[in-house]
Amino acid sequence: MIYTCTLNPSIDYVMELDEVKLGQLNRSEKVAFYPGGKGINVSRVLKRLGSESVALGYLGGFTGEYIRQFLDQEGIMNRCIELEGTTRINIKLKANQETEMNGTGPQIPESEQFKLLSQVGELTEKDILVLAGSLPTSVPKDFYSKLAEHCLKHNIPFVLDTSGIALADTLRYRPFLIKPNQHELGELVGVPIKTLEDAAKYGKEVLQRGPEYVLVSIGGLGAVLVGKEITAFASVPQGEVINSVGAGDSMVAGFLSVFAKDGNILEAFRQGVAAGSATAFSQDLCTVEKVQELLPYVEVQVKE
Ligand SMILES: Nc1ncnc2c1ncn2[C@@H]1O[C@H](COP(=O)(O)OP(=O)(O)O)[C@@H](O)[C@H]1O
Ligand SMILES: O=P(O)(O)OC[C@H]1O[C@](O)(COP(=O)(O)O)[C@@H](O)[C@@H]1O
Repeated sequence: MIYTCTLNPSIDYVMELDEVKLGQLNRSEKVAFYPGGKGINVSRVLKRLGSESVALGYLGGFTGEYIRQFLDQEGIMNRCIELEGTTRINIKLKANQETEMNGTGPQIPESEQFKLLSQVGELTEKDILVLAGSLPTSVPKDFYSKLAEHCLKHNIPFVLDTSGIALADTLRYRPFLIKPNQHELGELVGVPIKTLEDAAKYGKEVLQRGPEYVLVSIGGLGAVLVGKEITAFASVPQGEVINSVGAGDSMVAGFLSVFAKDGNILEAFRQGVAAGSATAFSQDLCTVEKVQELLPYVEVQVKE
């Protein structure tokens, strides 16, 4: 079974405006809200692509209840732990460019941290764990490392999709896959990543720090997958970007849904890119139809 873990889920409140004027009243005539948070998005896209998963993490308050109901409606298994605090609402402003404002999230008491550690303690090597998103400020900085250490000890493959110190410090527990975007990879290696070639070069460097595969996305420029014995480049389909929030998460889900079925890394890469673009070209997350429509437009080239 695939387990996704979102320590800090959100409701994503998307507002469209012609222009954002700071310090003034702005009115939007087009708003929408969706459940969000990286692991939650991965679970939602997996379901759409025909793969089951269990959502782990924390939910609380009226926003948490909304996400619970949404997951139930979509038939996604949910073992998220109930918190007293209120799950955050992240603001996504869509004007001439996309601006995101992500909140810090509710307090997670130590007792609830232990509960999650014990849930992960039940996983076996037949499972896959996806650790995705930022660490809430109330959990120790090595929280992902603790979960990852358990995975390494028990041969549980895990995917890590986070940034900053949480990413850098957890690499040594050998995640099966990490999916930095160009900025996250740049921060990790201390060099700005501008091209696919940069991504391949520095992605290879990061392999020395522990992960088995590094999947780097560079928005509309393309994506790169590197492993010990593979370097592959993918083109992305052309289209109108409607809402790129969740594109990276959809990429992880697209990748995993193929990999978990037959272990084909290159096909997983191709579907990951198609799913990312399908979400970027949609209002909410991608549908399976949209992913299938885009698959033929993703060209994967393996570099010897
Ligand atoms: N402008 C775009 N055109 C086509 N596909 C895109 C575009 N922006 C994002 N995507 C798709 O979404 C994936 C992830 O996007 P990216 O913005 O790099 O990641 P993140 O959402 O993690 O920041 C890309 O690899 C691509 O498949
Ligand atoms: O945990 P973080 O880093 O604050 O990110 C949470 C945000 O990222 C998202 O999961 C989207 O992530 P991507 O655009 O990278 O796929 C949103 O749903 C959510 O608001």
